[in-house]
Amino acid sequence: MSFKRILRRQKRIYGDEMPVRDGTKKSLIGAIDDGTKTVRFVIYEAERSEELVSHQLDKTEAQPQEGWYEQDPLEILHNIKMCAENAIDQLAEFGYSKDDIVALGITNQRETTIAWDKFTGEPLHPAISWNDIRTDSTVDAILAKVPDRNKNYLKNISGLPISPYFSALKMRWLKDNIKSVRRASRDKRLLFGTVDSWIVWNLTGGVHGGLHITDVTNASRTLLMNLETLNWDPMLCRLFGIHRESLPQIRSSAEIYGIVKDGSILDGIRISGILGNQQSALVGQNCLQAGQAKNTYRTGCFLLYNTGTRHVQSTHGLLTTVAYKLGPNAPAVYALEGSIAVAGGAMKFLRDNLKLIKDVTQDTEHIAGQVFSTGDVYFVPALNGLYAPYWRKDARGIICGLTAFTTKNHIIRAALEAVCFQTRDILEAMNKDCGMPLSKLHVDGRMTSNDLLMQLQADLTGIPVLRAQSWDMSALGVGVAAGHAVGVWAVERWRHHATPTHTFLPTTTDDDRDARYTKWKMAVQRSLGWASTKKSITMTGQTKRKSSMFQSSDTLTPPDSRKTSWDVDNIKPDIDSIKPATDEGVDSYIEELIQYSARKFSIFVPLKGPKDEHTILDDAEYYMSKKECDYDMCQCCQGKKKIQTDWETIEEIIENDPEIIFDSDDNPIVVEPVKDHLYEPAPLVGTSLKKRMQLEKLPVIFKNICNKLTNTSLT
Ligand SMILES: Nc1ncnc2c1ncn2[C@@H]1O[C@H](COP(=O)(O)OP(=O)(O)O)[C@@H](O)[C@H]1O
Ligand SMILES: O=P(O)(O)OC[C@H](O)CO
Repeated sequence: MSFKRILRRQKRIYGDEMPVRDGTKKSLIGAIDDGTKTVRFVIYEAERSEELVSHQLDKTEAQPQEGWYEQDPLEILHNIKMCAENAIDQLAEFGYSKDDIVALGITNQRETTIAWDKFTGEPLHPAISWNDIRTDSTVDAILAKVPDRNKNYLKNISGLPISPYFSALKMRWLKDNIKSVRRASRDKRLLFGTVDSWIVWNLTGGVHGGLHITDVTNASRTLLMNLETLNWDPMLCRLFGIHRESLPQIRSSAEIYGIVKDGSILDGIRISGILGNQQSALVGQNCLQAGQAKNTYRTGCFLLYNTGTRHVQSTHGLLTTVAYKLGPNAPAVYALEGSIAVAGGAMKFLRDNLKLIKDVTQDTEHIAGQVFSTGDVYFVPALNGLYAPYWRKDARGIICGLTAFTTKNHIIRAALEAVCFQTRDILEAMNKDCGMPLSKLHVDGRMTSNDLLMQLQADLTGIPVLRAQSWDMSALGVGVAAGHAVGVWAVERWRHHATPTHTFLPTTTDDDRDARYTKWKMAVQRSLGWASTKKSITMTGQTKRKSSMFQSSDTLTPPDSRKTSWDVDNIKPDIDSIKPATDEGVDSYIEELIQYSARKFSIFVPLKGPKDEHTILDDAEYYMSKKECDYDMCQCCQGKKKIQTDWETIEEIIENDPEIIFDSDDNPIVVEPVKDHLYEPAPLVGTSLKKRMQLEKLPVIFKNICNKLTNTSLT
């Protein structure tokens, strides 16, 4: 008899005073699972891999511009509370109450970045989602600072390539483009965090002493954490211009961090587990031994391979990431990760944009199953560029191989196959890095309920695919971590607990699947470089910006992803023909030019003079104040410098190419290369900077534009 039927029968007998299912009450663990598109709250009986109760809500995702994805941080908190209340209400049916929940874990979409005010608790901008590519030009600005524009230049330290995907780029973008963020930074009110930090800070009291923390797995996705020290890396913070005091403290993935104190139904429960959702699925799938791997299919798709306590550097486009650290004194365990940006997201694209399906769960498998093949159609869903192993932000989606015979059935099937081919791309890279092909693939995530997808995955990779009993291994993983920290869910025992699975075996020949894979690679080639072709403003539609979920009146015109290809010296726009700021297109063009000129020449123009010492900007402070000592960079620290690597090259680059600097009115100011200032006696303040203006270095075009805008001669 099924568990649900037993429950129904018990309910008839016992009424509201339900006994627990096997007579003895177990400790309960709550898990918050904040994904890109959904929030869930799940409650487990400790040491069981089955969920007891859960509730889920969809999230709103705004797309104010092409390539921009935003979420409302307050909605995330609201939905968590709603889900928790609903799930806790259901506990009575099982003979439990809220008081039986002994610990809470949090698993979350990674990299998504939030900036908020420490004193008011207000988010300063919508959360910038992990898959948002607005930071394209920020990436280019950073790449311009590193030798050979090598996107893998920081991999030895952080495990990650320089890509719009990671939080440091989003933080930098927020500081460069959002006045309120810059002001908060200047006034030391700014807090940055990934979604876990935002949730924990709010749950533990917010402005009344909320904890500003994150765990190693989330921190390892920022591009600011050093994989060796498991702490914020001074050089990386410096390169991206992010103050350490605005970043959360990095903690292990399983320890008692604090108690919920937000007046919600969760009040009083200990928070004792935090894991990024893909790492959490690795724990949930019980892949706790080096050599074990899992693939999670949700909005994106992420294959993680446990490499034990060694952090292995990929030479084939994979990331090195922290898999978990189950306690403050436990060793950190690392993983190689193959990240796929668009998996389930492609199904939503077919539903919402192309309107080929109405309901993802019901239609996808059914419609794709009506044809026996894709009819040689290939769909590369590079909607926001391609992640591993390509890391090409200039790739864009293509559907190719269309004939007069093609129907929507073929396209939907091709979208499913795309998920499988992308997984094969990752497996190929992983095999090359590890030298040992994976002999089976453990899978989870909501998409894995699609049997056709699972069979295609086995057929297109040639290895058995083992589906987890429950699709949400992320919530389970952090449940285990949280239970482990409070001593009710032993990881050691969990390690031997085999997760039941359904197995899909390959039915194709090697030749068959290799031929198909070759065609896929051809399709990928055709998707590359698409976004580097210049588009006109009318084509981008950026002049007519759709409203964002925040009224961000202080957002500067978004930087254009193509700007690094401009040679500003050779740009000779007809300044006189530039109309006043009523025309948004022209206005944004001027702003872009100013921003670009500023970046290229490291020279910043005071539209109004700096006011006083206090007007000095965060970035100026960052480079010139005594905080330099924290980074072993200033003269007094030179002798004691510990880091003996080729970082010196980066230091030089940074010193000669500061980020944009603004005064208190958010006007860019003029500085010489920072290198000259670094060794000046302190204090170096606005007045010194002003004296050192070298306007003759300004390109003519830049001066002309500023004259036009301010009606003030700069020379
Ligand atoms: N049966 C299915 N077949 C194909 N795709 C599915 C199916 N069910 C769900 N999906 C896709 O899987 C994704 C589910 O994501 P979800 O679990 O809500 O995770 P998250 O919010 O963390 O991204 C969605 O993008 C959806 O389009
Ligand atoms: O929303 P998901 O579940 O696809 O997860 C997003 C990832 O954590 C991004 O790195």
